[in-house]
Order: sequence, then structure tokens, then C-alpha cells
Amino acid sequence: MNENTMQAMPSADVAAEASASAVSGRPIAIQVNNLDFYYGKTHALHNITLGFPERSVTGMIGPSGCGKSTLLRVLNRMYDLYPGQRATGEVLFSGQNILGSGLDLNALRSRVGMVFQKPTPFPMSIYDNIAFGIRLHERVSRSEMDGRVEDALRRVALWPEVKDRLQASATALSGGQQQRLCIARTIAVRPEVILLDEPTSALDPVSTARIEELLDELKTEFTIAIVTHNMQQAARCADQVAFFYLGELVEVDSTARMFTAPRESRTQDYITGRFG
Ligand SMILES: Nc1ncnc2c1ncn2[C@@H]1O[C@H](COP(=O)(O)OP(=O)(O)OP(=O)(O)O)[C@@H](O)[C@H]1O
Repeated sequence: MNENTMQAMPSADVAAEASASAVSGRPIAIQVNNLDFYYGKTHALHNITLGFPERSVTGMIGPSGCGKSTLLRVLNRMYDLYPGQRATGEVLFSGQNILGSGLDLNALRSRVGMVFQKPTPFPMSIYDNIAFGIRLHERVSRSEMDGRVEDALRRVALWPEVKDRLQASATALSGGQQQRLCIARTIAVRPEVILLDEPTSALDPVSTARIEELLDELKTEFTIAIVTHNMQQAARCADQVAFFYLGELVEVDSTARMFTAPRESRTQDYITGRFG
């Protein structure tokens, strides 16, 4: 398709076209089609169509209130916990529309894990923070559990720091360590997709760099969606970037193209700091 045809297309179609090709050669793990989302009468997301390519990082950027977190919360039906919130459209994951009724939400959330802005360790030991999630979904022997806990902590490079105090309270860890523990807790359940909502905004630059390095490793195994206000972080971590504004997906493209030649002036204005 040439540029002229692309410009003539309605924006949702442009987004779909770009998302299919933004990370070349990757199948789509989650495909969002014509998604609308409502908080009661507030229409927070408008006709979103976006594909999340497998084993790559999708960065979601845009000014405060544009709907980034709302979209993340749709992808594992987190909104279901709150009355009055509803989604229409389609979110295809493994060929199934996860917005449909009759879905096993626990199973969905074990396959689509989430890490929040502020580290949220449970008020229990480091070991139990990891074991807790595994126990929710599986029955494993003590020795297998030990192995799973160690493996998860190694994956986030926390093992050397905590191996001698696994029974100590997780709340005594530093903020950066707590966030790595939360990521370990998420991956210990062996999800396919990991959603991260501004995971480093409460962390210092060194801890932030460690999490970013970690994402680079994790994306070889997991599909990752990350909401960030930090343009440098999006540029460093993401393979494709989606820009949202006022509840709409303005454009999505490969990270290189988004930061060098965005198609829309609103994207250009946002990434160059003219607003937001
Ligand atoms: N619980 C809620 N009830 C009503 N409206 C809400 C609720 N949560 C979010 N909204 C509204 O939905 C819209 C999208 O909010 P959302 O939190 O998804 O934006 P965001 O892009 O993630 O913002 P930020 O970058 O500040 O976290 C906003 O207009 C917000 O006010």
C-alpha cells in the first residue's frame, strides 16, 4: 500500500494496517478490534483497533487521561471487578474474544499478568510472594515450588540479593527490588502476556535501568505491553509504539518510525514535548 492510499483510510484502518506490520514477521498475540470502553457514562476509549505482536514490546504513550491504563485493564478484564464499567468490541486472544461471557477470568489472568505503577508486594515473605500466585493456579510439590521460586527470582536478577533471606518480609526490600519481585511474581505463573502500567515511575534511575534491561530479556519469551510517560523509555524498550489522545488511538508504528517520522502532527507535537 502506498502513502496516499494510507492517508485516505479511516484512522482505525490505518492503525490496524500499521499494527500488523510494525513488528515485522511476528504473529499477533492479542488483537483488539473496534474496542469502546465506558466508566458508567464516561466514554473512555473510542473504536480502538490495535495488535500486540508476540514476543515483543508494545509501548503505549499519550498524555494523562488518554486511556492507556484503561486499555491495559481491558486486556486482562481487570475492569470486571468494578460495577458500571463495560467494554464493547472484540479482544482476540488465542482465537477467543475475551470480552465474551463465560470466560474463566482466573485462567485469563494467569495467562495475562499485570504489574502496577507502585510496587505492590504482599505483606508476606519474599518466598511466599512468589509462591502465592503459583498456588492460586497450580498444585506443586514443595521441591518444585522451591525451584519455581528460585527460577523466577533469578529471571529478574534478584536471586543473589535475596537468596539468604527468602523468609524475610518483602516489604523490607527497596522500591526497585520490590518492583522486580512483583515482576518475578507475575512471571512465576508462566503467563504469555505481561502488562506493565508505568512500572518504573516510582523508581530511581538505576532501578529503572535494571527493569528496562529485564524487559529486553523477558520479551524473548513473553508478549509485553508497557504504559509509559517517559519517551526515552518507550524509545529504548519498545518494538512498536502506540500513541493515544483523548481516548483514541492516533497512530501505531515501529518505534524507529514513530520517533523519527510520525504520520500525525499530534504525535509529533507530543513526542517533541509540545503538550502533555
Ligand atoms: N474509575 C473511573 N471512573 C470514571 N472515569 C475514569 C475512571 N478511571 C479513569 N477514568 C477516566 O477515563 C479516562 C482514561 O483514563 P486512564 O486512566 O485510562 O488514562 P491514562 O492515559 O492511563 O492516564 P494517566 O497517564 O494519567 O495514568 C480519563 O478521562 C479518566 O478520567
